[in-house]
Amino acid sequence: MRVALAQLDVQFGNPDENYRQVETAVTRAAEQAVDVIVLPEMWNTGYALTRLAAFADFEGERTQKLLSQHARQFHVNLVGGSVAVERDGHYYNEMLVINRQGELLSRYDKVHRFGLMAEDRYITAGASENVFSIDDVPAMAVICYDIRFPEWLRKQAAQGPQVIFVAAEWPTVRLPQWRLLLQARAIENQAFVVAVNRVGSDPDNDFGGQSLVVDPLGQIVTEAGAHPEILTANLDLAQVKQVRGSMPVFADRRPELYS
Ligand SMILES: NC(=O)CCC(=O)C(=O)O
Repeated sequence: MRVALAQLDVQFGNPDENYRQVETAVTRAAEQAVDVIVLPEMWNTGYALTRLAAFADFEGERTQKLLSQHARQFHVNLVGGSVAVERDGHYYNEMLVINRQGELLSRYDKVHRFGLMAEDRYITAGASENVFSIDDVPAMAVICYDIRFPEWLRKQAAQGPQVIFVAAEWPTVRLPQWRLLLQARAIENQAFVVAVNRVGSDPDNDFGGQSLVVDPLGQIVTEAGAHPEILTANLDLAQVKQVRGSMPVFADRRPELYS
């Protein structure tokens, strides 16, 4: 599986510019013959949470239309990061996963709201899992702060995903934790982690990128810098089988003690 991580400079409260930027990034990434393109968190509005009434994507329609069109045009799978969506009078931090045919594979609302960035005041939390298959490869995806909850990822990883996708807006100040948390999630779940962060700034935070791919042993396969870029990597999925075969962590679990 060849993946592209679209590390973008999300423009605060400027959906039109952000949709344009995503179109360009997907087009550029698709030129590199990838199977999956991954986008960052809240890429339509950034964390302009006080202006969601004006800027959130109503029922995710604009986002789904754009991503589906591009998925079909370039015959590529899209893990659509996340966008601010309005539905039933509530706002969600929502991910859409679209296959090469432009069909919606999965819709996921961020489960753990990040109080330090005021999500608890403006965003409604999701409660559903996000496990799907991309080109018959079992996969799952979570959003940013969700990675601090290993029990949430484990519950889904126990269903067999070989790749864990992560979409984030993770501030520079905590990037050392970002890297360690992602390496830990990869090791404990014996899966690849493909994690996309944004770059640039908003009124409250700087974002330092460092999007990265981690292998099932926790080794960093590739890592971006602090500027916009399209980072690509080949995931050798045979490695997942090999690692799980040599140390059967999932079979050795004692869920009766801790579930
Ligand atoms: N957007 C987020 O969920 C940020 C999470 C974060 O920064 C953290 O330290 O956790």
